[in-house]
Amino acid sequence: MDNNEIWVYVETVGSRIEPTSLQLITKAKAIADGRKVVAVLPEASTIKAENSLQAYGPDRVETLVDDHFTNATDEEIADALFQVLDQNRPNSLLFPATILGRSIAPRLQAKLQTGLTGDCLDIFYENDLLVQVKPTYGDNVMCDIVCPEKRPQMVTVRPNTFRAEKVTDFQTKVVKASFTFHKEGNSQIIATDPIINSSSKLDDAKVVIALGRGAYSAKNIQLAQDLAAKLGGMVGVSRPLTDEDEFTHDDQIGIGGASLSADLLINLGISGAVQYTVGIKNAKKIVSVNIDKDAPIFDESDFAYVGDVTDFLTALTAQVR
Ligand SMILES: Cc1cc2nc3c(=O)[nH]c(=O)nc-3n(C[C@H](O)[C@H](O)[C@H](O)COP(=O)(O)OP(=O)(O)OC[C@H]3O[C@@H](n4cnc5c(N)ncnc54)[C@H](O)[C@@H]3O)c2cc1C
Repeated sequence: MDNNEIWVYVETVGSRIEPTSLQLITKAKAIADGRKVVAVLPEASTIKAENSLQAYGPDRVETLVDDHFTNATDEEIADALFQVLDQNRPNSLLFPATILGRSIAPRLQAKLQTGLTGDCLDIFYENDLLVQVKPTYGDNVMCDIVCPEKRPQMVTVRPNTFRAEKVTDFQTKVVKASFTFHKEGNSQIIATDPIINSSSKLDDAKVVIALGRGAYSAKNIQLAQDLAAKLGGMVGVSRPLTDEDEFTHDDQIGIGGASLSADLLINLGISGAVQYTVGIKNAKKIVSVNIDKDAPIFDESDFAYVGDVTDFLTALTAQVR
């Protein structure tokens, strides 16, 4: 059976819903144009994540309930999803491009014999086709990919590409999907150890002070760290600064680094190359400082200061207690 629904895979970590899944539900609703949005949720019987999911307004939640999901392998989750997806064959299926999403999506794609575009930065519909937008040619151009013949049209989408929004008038139906959990023989989960690295913290930081090539000096780094500490935020950098001793790839913002969701972002000495700005489009208030009044970063900013980074940082740090 083919249907016209948009399904979103919901990833959970214990009882917490991985935020990208919620962002994808909001995006799916925004592009749905009459299609139903369905959240598909494998979970152990004690979790009940469907209760928190409803606030984001999917039309339906399909729960796959089995206590094996507490320690299920990626293969086992893909197998369970395949049973449900193969019965329904929705128009589209969206996955978060998390470590788990990137592992399950291609396994499921192979079982469903359809197409999959990984790491999209935008999606929209042209009639029934899901246009899947992602960077290519060394990340220098964006390309549109479509999958005209097979269903579902599958994508993974990078975390924080879209913003999750709760709705007030939801009427979500919760149904239990029918499937059988199959143990897969090749691998077994012995323990889980959450990965903690600074780039995922940068993704979620409420305040980010971002340094670019025009701000690179020991004095500016110190001032930025002081300001970040006062504001309860973090320091991030554009790509060129990851070549310097003080920073690593974990500190990078942009297409190859963090996608920010900060309430406040201050860009210091950053020109505004597209590979950088794709990582900041979900920041809520953007202040940028550049000596060049025509710097492209100002097109992405709510507030502009045309002048020197050190002068700006010194003055602002003195004002913030
Ligand atoms: C495949 C690929 C992937 C990439 N991925 C990323 C990525 O993930 N993230 C990323 O950031 N880049 C990425 N890049 C690099 C990107 O194209 C830009 O080169 C980079 O973002 C530029 O960094 P910048 O703005 O710090 O430096 P510049 O472009 O050199 O800009 C420096 C700015 O500082 C200003 N300035 C100079 N002195 C001062 C001063 N005293 N006070 C105020 N302003 C001053 C200048 O006017 C200028 O606008 C990628 C490139 C490629 C090809």
